[in-house]
Formats: sequence, C-alpha cells, structure tokens
Amino acid sequence: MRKKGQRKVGKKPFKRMRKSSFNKIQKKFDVFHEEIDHFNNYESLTLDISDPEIVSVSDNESSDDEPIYKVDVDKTNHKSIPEVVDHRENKINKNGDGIKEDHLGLNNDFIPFSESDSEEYENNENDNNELEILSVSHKQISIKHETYSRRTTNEEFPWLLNHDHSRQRDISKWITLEMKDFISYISPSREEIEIRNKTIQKLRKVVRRLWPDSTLHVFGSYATDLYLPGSDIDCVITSKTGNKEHRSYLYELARYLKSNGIGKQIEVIAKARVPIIKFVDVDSDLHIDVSFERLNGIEIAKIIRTWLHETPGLRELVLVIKQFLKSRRLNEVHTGGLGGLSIVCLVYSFLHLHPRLRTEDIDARENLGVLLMDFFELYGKNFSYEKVALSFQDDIPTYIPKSHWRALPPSRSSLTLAIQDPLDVSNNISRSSYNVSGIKKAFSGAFNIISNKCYELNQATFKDRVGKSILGNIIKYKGDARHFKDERELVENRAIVENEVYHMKRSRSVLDLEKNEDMFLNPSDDELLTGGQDELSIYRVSEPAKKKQRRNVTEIADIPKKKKKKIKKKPENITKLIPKGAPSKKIDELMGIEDDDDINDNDTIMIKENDDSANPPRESTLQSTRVDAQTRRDYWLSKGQTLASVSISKKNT
Ligand SMILES: Nc1ncnc2c1ncn2[C@@H]1O[C@H](COP(=O)(O)OP(=O)(O)OP(=O)(O)O)[C@@H](O)[C@H]1O
Ligand SMILES: [Mg+2]
Repeated sequence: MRKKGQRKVGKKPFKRMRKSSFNKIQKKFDVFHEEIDHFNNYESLTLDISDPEIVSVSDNESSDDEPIYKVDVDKTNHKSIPEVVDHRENKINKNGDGIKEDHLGLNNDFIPFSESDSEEYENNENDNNELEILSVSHKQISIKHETYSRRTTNEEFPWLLNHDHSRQRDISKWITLEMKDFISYISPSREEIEIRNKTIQKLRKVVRRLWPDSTLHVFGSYATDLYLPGSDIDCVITSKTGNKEHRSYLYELARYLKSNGIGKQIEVIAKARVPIIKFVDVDSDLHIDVSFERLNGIEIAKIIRTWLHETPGLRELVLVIKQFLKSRRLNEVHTGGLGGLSIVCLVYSFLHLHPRLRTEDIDARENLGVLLMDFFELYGKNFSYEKVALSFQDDIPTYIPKSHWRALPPSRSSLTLAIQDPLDVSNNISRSSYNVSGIKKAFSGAFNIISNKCYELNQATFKDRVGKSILGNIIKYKGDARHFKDERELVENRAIVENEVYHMKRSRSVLDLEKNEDMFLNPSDDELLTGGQDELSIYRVSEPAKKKQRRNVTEIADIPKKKKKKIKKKPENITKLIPKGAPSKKIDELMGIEDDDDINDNDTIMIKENDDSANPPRESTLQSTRVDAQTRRDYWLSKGQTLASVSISKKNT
C-alpha cells in the first residue's frame, strides 16, 4: 500500500526540471569525460545523420591467453572471418545500387552487425581478421545497411512477430515493450532447460568415471540465468587431490571426451592464466568450457543471483546488451570484447547508482527503454574510461578513481575498462577487453541511432509506424525461429539448484567447522551438490523482487551469523541516499539541483577519496569528493530531466 506523499512508482516516467538549474548542470560533466564534446540528441532533437566516428581499433593489446593447443578441431562448422567479409562484399555487389538512403534505419553506428548466419559462436582463430571486420570502410557499411534495411520481414528482429507497438504514443514505452518482447523471445523453453540439465548431469558422470575423486560444478551464465540461446555452459572440475589443473590432466580429459564420443571441436588451452578445455557437446551441440580447481566462479554465480533478486531490470538490460554486443562480435574476450561477467558488473553498477532508481522515482521494469539509452549514453559518451574504475567493495557498487586502485596494473592504453572483481579487489575482470574503443563507439552509435529513431517515429504518421522496430536498429537475432516461451517457471535450472545447495551445505559445514575445528571441508564433495529432493525443490527460479530489497540471504541459505551481519551492513551515507518511500521532490534535494545549489557534501558518497583497494579505508575515513559527487549527481539528473523535457515537448508537438 502506498503511503501518503509517496510517489506512485512507474506511472510517471519523467520529471521536469528548472531551466536555470538545467543550464547550470549542463556544464558539469567532468567526472565522466574530459572533453565536453558530447552533443545530447535529446536536448534539441535535431536529426544527427552524420556521426563522424569511424572505427579504428587503436589499442591492440594482446590478450593474457597464450597459444591454443588443439586436440581436434572439426573445421566443418567454422566460418573464417575472410569468408564473412567476402559474403558481405557479395551482398554489396548484389544489392548496393540505386537504393535510397534511410540514414535512421541504417544502424549507422559504424560497428557493423556480425554477418554470421546462426547464433552459434564462430570460433575465430585470427584476431587480426576480427579487427579487419571492425575497420571495414564507411562506404561498405552504409551499403551493407541499405541491404539490411530493405529486409521487410521479421527475419532479423523476430521478436516483433505479432507484437506491434506502433499505436504506443509514448515512444519510451514502445522501446520498453519491445525489449520485453525480445526477452520473452530469447528466454529458454522447458525443452532448452532440460537439455542443459541433462548435459551437465551427463558430463558430471563422465568426469566421475574418469576421475572418481572429482566432481563438476556449473557457474557462468547458466548458473545465473543470464544466458542467451547460444551461450556456453561454464563448468569447473574440482577434486580432492586438487591437482587437475595440471596440463597432463587437461589432455587426459580431452582424449577421454574424444574417444568416448562426448565432445567435438575440442581445444585444450593449457598455458593460459586460467587453463581450460573448450568443446562442443555431441548430443546437445552446446558449447562447454571446463576449468579446473577454481571456486571463484561458483562464488560469483551466487552473488550475481542475489544482485538479480534485488535489482529489477538487471536481467532484461544484461540480455539486451549481451545480444547487442554479440550482434557486433564485441562479446568475445579473446578478441578484446566484453565478457558476460563484465557486462553484468557494468549494468548492475549502472542500475544501482542511477539516481532515479535509487530514489524510487521510476520503476526499472517500466522504463527499460530509457535505462537502455542512459546506459548507452553513459558508457558510449560520458564515462571517463581514462580515470574511473568500477568497484564492488563491501558489496556496494561505486566509482573510484583509477589512480586509487593501487593493484591495477599499468596499461599501455588509457582507454581501458577497469572493473574490480567483486571477490578479489586485485583482479580487473575486464583486463582482456582491449577493444574498449570499439565497444565505446558501438554504445555511442547505439545511443544516436535509438534517439534519432525515437524522434523519427514520434513525428511519423500512424501508417508509417506500423510494423516498425526501434530495437531492431541496434540488435539482430539470427537463428532458428523461437516461440516466445519463457518457461523458466516450469522446470528447474539444475545449475542454479546445485549452486544453491552447494552454498547451503558449505555454510552448514562452516558452521560445523566453527563448532568443531577438526572437521574437514571439501568443496568438491558430491554431497555438496546432491542434496535431497526436498532441499532441491525449495530453490526454484523465481522472478526478481519487484521492489528493491537488499540481500535477503536467509531465504536462500543458512549463512553463519557473522557473515549475515556483514552482508546486511550498509554504510550510513548510502542509507541517507535512499530514504524509504522518498517523495519525488527529494530528488531535487538529494541530487543538488536547487537553484541555489546548496549541497551538503555528506549527502552522497559515491566516489571514495583516498580509496586504496589494497588497504581499504575504514568507513569513518570515507569522504565525499565535493566536485566528483556533485558532478556525478548533476550528470544523472540532467539525463533524467533532459529526457523529461523531451517527453513533454514531444507531447506538445
Ligand atoms: N576476468 C575474469 N575474472 C574472473 N572471473 C572470470 C573472468 N572472466 C570470466 N570469469 C568467470 O567465468 C564465468 C563465465 O564467463 P563467460 O565469459 O562465459 O560469461 P557468462 O556470464 O557465462 O556469459 P555468456 O552467456 O556470454 O557465456 C564468469 O561468470 C566468471 O565467473
Ligand atoms: Mg559462459
């Protein structure tokens, strides 16, 4: 029940802002970018059809990974990049002539869509070719997109099938609805979940047969429910002896998978920082990654599920952004793209720090379109990759100056992404994503495209709107037709269930350990995975909570009291920032947009001064940096308010 004075969440997506304040804060974007060169399309709604950005991949830092040793690679399913390029050129020759240009529909962000015919990952062996594809000439891209825009069927954006939102007057709602259609389209059916479940059960048996002291755990996107239809399954094998990471065992497993007809396209990557085996499961055609003797993936899966539970909109945004990057082949870490974990961290941090969400001024699920645009604008135009890092220390997402992250290794390029591993402050999880330049340009281009498309559709007659897609201008989906069946409620995701049971049993073991120090905790023990049915059935996948809730860990696992206390602890400053049931006028106060701009430094602390990752400061020593906190605040507010004025001015036209 809504309290008196409390804002009705989700009903009023935008809010007007005083012009004097708006002009003032427009000048303060220092935290996020150095050069004030970003032109906000929302501001004047002029049609920007000549984005001067052309992709040039400048920071070709090599990946951490060392050479790949192949056991057996079935080439038949692999498409090399040159083939892709040729394919594109053929299309240009066939379709390039005499087509009237429609710049708005051309996906003219200069990061082309990948031309792969299926949603399956292509095993790109030549990074240089990947770069070649990104730097394809402007002319080629324009012509290619003419080809793209001429397709009138829903073949590349099939989530439109029977979902026409052209009658929607509010364009931001239109994008939101389209995003929901997309999510529903790509979410797994009962059959798909069952296939994944069977695959992991089979693989666990296989590993047990080969090494009786070992077991297989699942982590990554299957264990977090953030997988796309073509996503791999990430597994880790742990053993009582703890020695399975040795290269002789990697080859032994690879040979076993091959000789027993379990895997094809098997690659052993033995010399990498994290040695792995990659293969395709023969029965399901699913891509499998196997690592060894490392528990951090199992830990982070649990943390991400907690984030999902408490952050409405996180799953939707992550999946759309994953598909967006995948459409451009910018999602593969070995070619400098952004991996799944980095995407989750970026989006979680973005949602957690978004002022209008923090103050419960808008409902994330009802404003997915606006949030997607905010995300693209922040990480495509305004974010200072050179100076700012993302931190999740003490379970709280913050921005910290890169210079304060002592353990961050120096980088050859300043344009790098620095995301602290939520489990290990010394680990930059995005260190291998060397193509930040390409990623940033793709985000920036997407922002331009969508905002222009919104403007165009807002002006268009009903006739011209019918059958149009907004999202289809920035993502595409190729692959077998799907049926809009999100059946996650109907069947258990075993990876999630097993991960919950693992954590629950481990917590109990830790409790027992506290009582009896002689007890031995072996995380590889199958006992941790194979709880009784009663226990398993508790952990069905549930929709994330509608209202923001901080960790409600007791529902999920019996965590020791000490740990519970630590997780629930919230610094005073953060509590101040999120008053319960904050009335909407609080936004002005909290975000410092009063005309007299009288801001109390202690209201918000987002950027930690003297932050030292290796030696985290005590809470009492945390200070807000006046300029940084304020400019950040101003930035976000200007975003919301600019959108508001657009919405209002659109309504008036
Ligand atoms: N740089 C890293 N540092 C620490 N852990 C990592 C890193 N990269 C990947 N991982 C671990 O590996 C897991 C799987 O990574 P992956 O790139 O397959 O992403 P994903 O979340 O499974 O997304 P996708 O659906 O694209 O496969 C992550 O969830 C994380 O636990
Ligand atoms: Mg994965």
